[in-house]
Amino acid sequence: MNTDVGLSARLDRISTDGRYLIVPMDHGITLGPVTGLVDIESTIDGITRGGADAVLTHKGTAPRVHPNKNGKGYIVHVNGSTDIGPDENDKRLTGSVEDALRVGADAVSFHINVGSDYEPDQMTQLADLCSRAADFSVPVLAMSYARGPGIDEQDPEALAHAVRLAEEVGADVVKTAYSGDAESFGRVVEATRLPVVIAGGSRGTDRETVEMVRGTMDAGAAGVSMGRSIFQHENPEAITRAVSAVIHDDADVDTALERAGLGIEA
Ligand SMILES: CC(=O)[C@@H](O)[C@H](O)C[C@H](N)C(=O)O
Ligand SMILES: O=CC(=O)COP(=O)(O)O
Repeated sequence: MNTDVGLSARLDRISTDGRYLIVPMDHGITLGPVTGLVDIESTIDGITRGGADAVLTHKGTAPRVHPNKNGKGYIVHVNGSTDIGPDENDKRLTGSVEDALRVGADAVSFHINVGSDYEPDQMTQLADLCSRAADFSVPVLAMSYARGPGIDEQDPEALAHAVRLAEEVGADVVKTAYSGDAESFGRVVEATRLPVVIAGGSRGTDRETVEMVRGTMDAGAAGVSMGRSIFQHENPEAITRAVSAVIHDDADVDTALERAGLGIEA
């Protein structure tokens, strides 16, 4: 049992009954002001009305988050890189636990590319972040990807290694890529006692998005930290509603799409 009341209270602010529907919008550093992030205010309003438990941004956008998040949770991401810089895998620190607390966050998150040239530095930084966050009972979401030369980013064994690393250094929740099917992702989930959530990757059809979420939950995962599939949707509130139906109400794919008013043929 978790006896850290502060940690439990903050985890409850970014989840519902242990299930997580987080929408990360840290891509403004990675990709720039892409669709859905220019008017981030209305995107955040829509996805939090649609059932997101928490949104995630870098600290600088905090003033645009709070007035629009409808009382939901807030996570501050503390490292980044751009897709036009020398190496996107080389994420550098952009903030601290103290920065996150100053701007009203309930949790912090950090991206590590396990298998990249930058893994040693990122692992040390993540371990230090976990120690500092523990001083304040602040949860750490580790975005632990298998990325680097010669690495298959969806290989279940590599993903299992990545999620286990996150537990070993002290994270509270771990996000990784989906391996593509529920059976293989079950092996990733079994590799750690942490709640596991998936990234969505680049946007697919509505059905592909919801099927991925269904497979993730069938594998025993705790939810999603899904960005582009949600915030680049023409109706972020509707797609969030569909994803929420699977995560929070255990809906099947057709029911989730219908309940959200999205075509089941999509
Ligand atoms: C844009 C991507 O490929 C994403 O998977 C990012 O790497 C996710 C990440 N947190 C980021 O935006 O840096
Ligand atoms: O921070 C980024 C993520 O957590 C994943 O974003 P995606 O757009 O769903 O891959």
